[in-house]
Amino acid sequence: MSRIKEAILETNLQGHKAFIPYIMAGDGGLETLKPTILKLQELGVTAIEVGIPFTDPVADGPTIEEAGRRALAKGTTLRKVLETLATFADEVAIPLVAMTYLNPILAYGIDDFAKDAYKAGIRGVIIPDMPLEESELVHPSLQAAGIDLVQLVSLTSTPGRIEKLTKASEGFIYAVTVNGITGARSSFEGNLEDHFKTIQSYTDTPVLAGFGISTPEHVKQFGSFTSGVIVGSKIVDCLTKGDWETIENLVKASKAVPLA
Ligand SMILES: O=P(O)(O)OC[C@@H](O)[C@@H](O)c1c[nH]c2ccccc12
Repeated sequence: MSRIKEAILETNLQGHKAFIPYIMAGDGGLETLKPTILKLQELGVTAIEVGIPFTDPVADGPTIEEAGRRALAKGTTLRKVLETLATFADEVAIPLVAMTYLNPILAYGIDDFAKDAYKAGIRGVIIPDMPLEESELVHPSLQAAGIDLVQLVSLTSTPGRIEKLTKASEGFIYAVTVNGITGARSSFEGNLEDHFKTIQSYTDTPVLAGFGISTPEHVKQFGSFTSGVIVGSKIVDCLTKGDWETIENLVKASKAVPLA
């Protein structure tokens, strides 16, 4: 079974919701990557989404975009991120998910990327600017290396499209909670519970909610009808401030959601 799916199901079996924090690799310098990942692991997160900074991050809101700019200014590249991760991969028991746009992967070479990413502890990738129709470009190499290709399902996808994306997604389904870009929000619109339940009805791969989730209440709200949550901008913001207490409270909220 997929290592990521397994980690999420294990978390759920323990009576908790999955919690996946997003971090921007190289923000604060690549030397912060190891202590940050090890500390998050210690807090009991299910997996970690590791962002690769990119010059044209079309899906990213201001917090992630700024973090990416800081990381690029420090000379962070995909190659350096994978090399750094590989130096402490034996200390990381939880799976890592790389969030990268397509260009850095193509520039690296797809096969080499897949092999080096696996050695770095990466067990899944999210490529937000790659449509499902193009995924054969990277899927065979990823599959050969043992890396999941996670699909994003947006609120505006048509029912037929939702079914297709859901069935294609590996590891988990990244179900987006809002129309638009990443970033902390105070509230959400519409009947999301039905939307998420429809997505889950097509598959036994866990559905996780992401985008805008930034408080313990949000974690509980979305956790009540999904297998877990992804929190990005809020985590990036807390890491910049060194505010680990808020991060800990977000993780704790995922362990306080009664299983549906
Ligand atoms: O920042 P938010 O609103 O908490 O959302 C998570 C998000 O940042 C992270 O998963 C992510 C960062 N960049 C992305 C690009 C596309 C999809 C997802 C992402």
